Amino acid sequence: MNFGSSLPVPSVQELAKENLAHVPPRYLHPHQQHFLISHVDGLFHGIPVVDMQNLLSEEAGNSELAKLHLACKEWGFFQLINHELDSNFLDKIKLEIRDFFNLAMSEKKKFWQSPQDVEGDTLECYSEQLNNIAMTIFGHVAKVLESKEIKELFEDGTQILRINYYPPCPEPEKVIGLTPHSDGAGLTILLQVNEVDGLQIRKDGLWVPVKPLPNAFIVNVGDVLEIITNGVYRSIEHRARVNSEKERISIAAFHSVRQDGVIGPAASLISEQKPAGFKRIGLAEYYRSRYARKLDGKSHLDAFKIEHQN
Ligand SMILES: O=C(O)CCC(=O)C(=O)O
Ligand SMILES: [Fe+2]
Repeated sequence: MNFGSSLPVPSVQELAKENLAHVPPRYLHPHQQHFLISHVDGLFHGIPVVDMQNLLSEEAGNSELAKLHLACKEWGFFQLINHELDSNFLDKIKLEIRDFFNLAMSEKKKFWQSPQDVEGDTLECYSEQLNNIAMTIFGHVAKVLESKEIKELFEDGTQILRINYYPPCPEPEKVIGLTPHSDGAGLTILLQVNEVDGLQIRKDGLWVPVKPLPNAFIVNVGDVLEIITNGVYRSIEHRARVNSEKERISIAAFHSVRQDGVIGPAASLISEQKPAGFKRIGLAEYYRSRYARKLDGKSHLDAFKIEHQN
């Protein structure tokens, strides 16, 4: 797999090296919502945790499936633990990504000019393994929603890996690392590459910080899964914050339907009581429409909604 041309290495990384005392005006983000965060003692228990071993086991399978269902329905986010990806392998991938960002700018430019594999084997293997995990989750979602169609729709689906780099910032409260958005794909599987937190999700009007357990993946429902489940599962807005001390790196894998697939509510999840809430649209057109818009919360999904009276 070739990541040479798609690794985003924003010049903010170079900017951060200049140790500026203030954020240059073009990066200021004045209208952030500061009505943070629910880590008021006793209230904040974090996002749900799903154990993949349990999900696959005979004895614990059903209760873990119920947890998965609740997490997707009520939170749109969960941490996945015991996912069988070896911690040595995860350490390797984290190291390679960090090494890449530590290269001098001139070295990085070589990757842009003549795309070549950045430790392609490791990333290739990572993306394959994540595909398996995504398919396992889609399989279980299909089971709990009693809709075989869901699993079929994601078979031979598309996957995009994106590496996010957030430099340390002298005035973190004045900027945003990644603006509030929901993800466009069906399912996102995110790995925090260095142990620096920053992801926050919107829950009941508050921004809830996510603190990953060691080697856990953060998994979230994207817009495509909201459409396909006819709104039973909701994609949730999230954002990433930066801090003044340390850079932050994450790698997100976005899993969606086949390239020639059509996205629309699964027939088995449409009924007289719950008519289709979204139009049907081909994946290519869906992404064309998405990329034509600014990243802005969940506004992208509105374009595909069907309003019903009553
Ligand atoms: O870096 C993070 O924690 C979040 C990244 C994210 O939301 C994305 O890549 O869509
Ligand atoms: Fe995201």
